Amino acid sequence: MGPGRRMKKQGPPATLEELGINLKRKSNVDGPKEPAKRRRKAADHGPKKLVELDRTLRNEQLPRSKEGVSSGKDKKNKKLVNRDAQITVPPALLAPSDEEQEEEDDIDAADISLDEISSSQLEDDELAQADLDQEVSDDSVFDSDPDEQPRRMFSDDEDDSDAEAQLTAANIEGLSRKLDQQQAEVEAEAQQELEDAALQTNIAKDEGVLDSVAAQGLAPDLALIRNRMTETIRVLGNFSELADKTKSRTEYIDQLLSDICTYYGYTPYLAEKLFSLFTPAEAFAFFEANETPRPVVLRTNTLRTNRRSLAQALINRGVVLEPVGKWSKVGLQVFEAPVPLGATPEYLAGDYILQAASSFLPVMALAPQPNERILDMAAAPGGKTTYISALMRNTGVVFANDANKQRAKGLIGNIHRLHCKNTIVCNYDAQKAFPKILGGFDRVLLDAPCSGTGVIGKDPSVKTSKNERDFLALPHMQKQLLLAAIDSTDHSSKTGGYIVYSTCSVTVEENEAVVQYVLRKRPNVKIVDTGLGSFGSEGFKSYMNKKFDDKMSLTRRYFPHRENVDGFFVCKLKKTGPMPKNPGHLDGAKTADSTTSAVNGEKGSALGLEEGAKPGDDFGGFDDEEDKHILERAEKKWLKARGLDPRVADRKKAAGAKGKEGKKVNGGGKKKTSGDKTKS
Ligand SMILES: C[S@@+](CC[C@H](N)C(=O)[O-])C[C@H]1O[C@@H](n2cnc3c(N)ncnc32)[C@H](O)[C@@H]1O
Repeated sequence: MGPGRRMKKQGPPATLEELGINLKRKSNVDGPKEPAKRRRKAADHGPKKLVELDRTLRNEQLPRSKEGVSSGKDKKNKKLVNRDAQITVPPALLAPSDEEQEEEDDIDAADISLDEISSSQLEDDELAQADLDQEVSDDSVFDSDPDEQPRRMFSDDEDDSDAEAQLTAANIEGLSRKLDQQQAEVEAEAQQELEDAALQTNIAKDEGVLDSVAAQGLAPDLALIRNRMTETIRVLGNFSELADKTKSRTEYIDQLLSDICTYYGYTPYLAEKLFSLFTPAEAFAFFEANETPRPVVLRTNTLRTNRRSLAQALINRGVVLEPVGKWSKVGLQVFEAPVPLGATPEYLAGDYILQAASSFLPVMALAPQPNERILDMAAAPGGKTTYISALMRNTGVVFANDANKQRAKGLIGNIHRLHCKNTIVCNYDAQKAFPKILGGFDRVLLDAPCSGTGVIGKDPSVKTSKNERDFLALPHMQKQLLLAAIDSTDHSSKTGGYIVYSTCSVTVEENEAVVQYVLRKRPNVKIVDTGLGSFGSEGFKSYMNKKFDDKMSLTRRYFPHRENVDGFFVCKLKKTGPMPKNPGHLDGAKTADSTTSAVNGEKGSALGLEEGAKPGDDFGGFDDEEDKHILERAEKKWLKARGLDPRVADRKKAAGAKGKEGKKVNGGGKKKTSGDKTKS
């Protein structure tokens, strides 16, 4: 993170109003609309932090700030309060919380069951449900409950340390200065946008302009498209009253999808897939959130240090940071860093790792215990492996596997840097290797390879690179890997018997549908609570007329626009009994590639098709013939998109197959001869 770049606090995102959608008023007809960007920017930066400080000091609940940019009077008050904060509330005087006291006690922490921590503490902390319920985040270090003393930022046994007080105050000062600067920038930008807005026409005129622009083949005016999107969403929110009677709902949705593709740059296929997960208004918020990366977060390596000491060291280097939220005891969110965070002495010494906040969650759900035997099936570059190792206090053993040799090297690097000594790195295709080579694990983490639709903010290439083929091939592989994970788990483990499945994708095909599939294949597993409390949303219990297991609500989904973290899915399974006689994935693994064998039409046990499972059920079984056609079609499209002639590829394939056949025939001929001889 470079100087001058500020990140939004981890917590609930801007409201739809802040995103420029008002379901009640038709603002762009009644008068010039306040530019959405202005509201968003303002919501991203200043007011929230100021509100938190204000609440801490006055020990009272503020009214919600509807507008991102508050009135001048408000701003003045907030700034005053902000400055007062530095004077009147020396952080060293604030009382330590029990939680953070606990964090510092490493040995005790190791003794505590993480299941207990996650289920009781996280819930006690009221996690993000409270965050989601109120616009004012209460996970701030400067926040306090009305009945409680204000809390310190990094509490522990050194309450009276002057040095710490100064450091923390310096941090607040840094934050405050940046907020003032930010506010000034937002105001200037808002002024500019108001001037621009005055030039804008209403939506009816916009449509005419957009049509003529399209007709002339010119680049579309994105501001006008944005206006049309917000207007369409408004209409869809109250269709019976607001819709043009000559237009159907489908027409509105088609228009909106087309605008989303133009405005944000998605392929129609992916735009529709993602759009179908939400209401139109929420889909807009999701696409908006994907336009910016999530906050930079680092995880304290508790094998080396504790969060307070690390924070102090980084504050000394001018880094502005604060704890990521109540749900984590090791995460620090970075607001401002004048030094490269991947090259500080603390980084090189292994005191922390830069890690997306959402990727803490699968490990917290896994809740590894000291002295266990754990498998991390797809481990590179090792963010989760090293967290597992830290939670186990370097006891027991973690097998960190990754099929990609190059990535496995990065994994080894991180393991060394972070001083993990209980880890063995292996480089297998997990579909084939487990449990054949190794099994009987107390816990298995499958952080599966996926389409990455949850991390578009970080990798916008996903918008155009993922096609129909990916959304067939990936779930297929994920199902096989998850079956392997289950079969590698020891159901009779005294401390475990758990499997955690996670992806950084938000599509149902890669998440609930995969879990549903393995539930059918393995009656010896059930979905259990992740222990992540109410942070995140429940997994889908149904989707597009497909019904999933009732317990799917115990799985957790995370979204950039809801929790301000990367999109993620976490499911925890408990293995309740031994492996069934004919585990599907193992038979499939006997062939060179179980996915290929499945696509080539080997049904039955190779696919692990359960009796009664209907082939062609996207959310449980496979229809290999259909898959084959779809894969072929998608491949042709893919080749065409790259300017290649699919017919040439077809001819090459046919020639290859002929060659192979020829060899087979020759080889087979020899065998046949000998066979014939024997026969005769
Ligand atoms: C989402 S990434 C894992 C990230 C990792 N868990 C972390 O936290 O740093 C998925 C990984 O799966 C690996 N992978 C893909 N197919 C695999 C397979 N068949 N067996 C094992 N690993 C595989 C990829 O190389 C990739 O590193």
